[in-house]
Amino acid sequence: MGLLVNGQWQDKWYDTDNSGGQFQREAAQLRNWVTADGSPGASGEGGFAAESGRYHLYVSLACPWAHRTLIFRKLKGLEPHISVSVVSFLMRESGWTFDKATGSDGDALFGHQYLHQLYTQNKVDYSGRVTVPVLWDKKQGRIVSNESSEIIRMFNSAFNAITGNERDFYPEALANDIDDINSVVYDGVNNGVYRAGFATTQEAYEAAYDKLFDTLGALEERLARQRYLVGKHLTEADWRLFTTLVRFDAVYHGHFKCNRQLLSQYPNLFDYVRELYQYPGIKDTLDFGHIKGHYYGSHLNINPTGIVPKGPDCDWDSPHQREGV
Ligand SMILES: N[C@@H](CCC(=O)N[C@@H](CS)C(=O)NCC(=O)O)C(=O)O
Repeated sequence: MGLLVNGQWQDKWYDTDNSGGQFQREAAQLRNWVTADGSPGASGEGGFAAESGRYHLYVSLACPWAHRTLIFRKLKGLEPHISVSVVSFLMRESGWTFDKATGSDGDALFGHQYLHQLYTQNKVDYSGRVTVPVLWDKKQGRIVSNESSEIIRMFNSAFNAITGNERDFYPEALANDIDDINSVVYDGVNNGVYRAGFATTQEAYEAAYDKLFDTLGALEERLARQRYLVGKHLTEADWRLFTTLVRFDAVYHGHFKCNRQLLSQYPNLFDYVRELYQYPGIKDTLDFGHIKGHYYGSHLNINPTGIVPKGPDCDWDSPHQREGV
């Protein structure tokens, strides 16, 4: 675990000294947008037009943020158009690597050993964390974006003329509702599990834990009344919640000490996550070996032996009852 400082790699854990032991996530810095015609998006520069074969996605199969982008690549029929490299599940002193012995399929574009080399290839004196996912533009030889929430919006609409896939997970009419619930889910759940797991004081951990389980309680009630987070329509908001919840019992409950309840003890949430898991194509985007191997094997300050628990056994394929909600 580490970061780049003026282009130099430093092996450093997150700094929680000045935040009362709270983990504070650094905002992603590379925020350009691919658009249908290359016009500028909501931030950054223009010049990134949607084209088949032009973009390459770097992901970890362990990471819930990167997982969103793989889900959208799948749902929007982008697999033939956007290539992918998977990093090793282990992220230790050199950060994300392309070590094939631990689950990477290698860096398909440059044969780099470390992901931080891609960041310095993009900007030689880059300072900041080296995170996945990364969307790379092969034509300009630079990073388009390292912000998953924006990459999935690009995938949702920018390539429609190429794929003919018009499925819309962020429809205009629901955009405000989606944004509202995304913010609740991000604070309480997506980032909430990390705030519990990476806290370095008891107070910071308990505050994150309480907020997480308050939010899960509210979501459990909401999903008793409606099939999806914003009603009848399956949207981006559901996929963003899914990638955290599907990892919950395997890693966050144990490794991040989010152990008031298991996901499988929430009838509605568990049923809902099973429905999403069973959605065509989605299980292909999941690898529990990478997920468990990453969390338990990478954060040796939390789990010094690096031992990966064998359980839990979960039957994700057991039938759900969500049609009736
Ligand atoms: N805002 C980013 C967050 C991505 C992120 O934090 N990814 C984690 C993996 S789950 C990472 O690469 N962490 C490395 C680090 O923080 O040094 C996004 O959503 O794309």
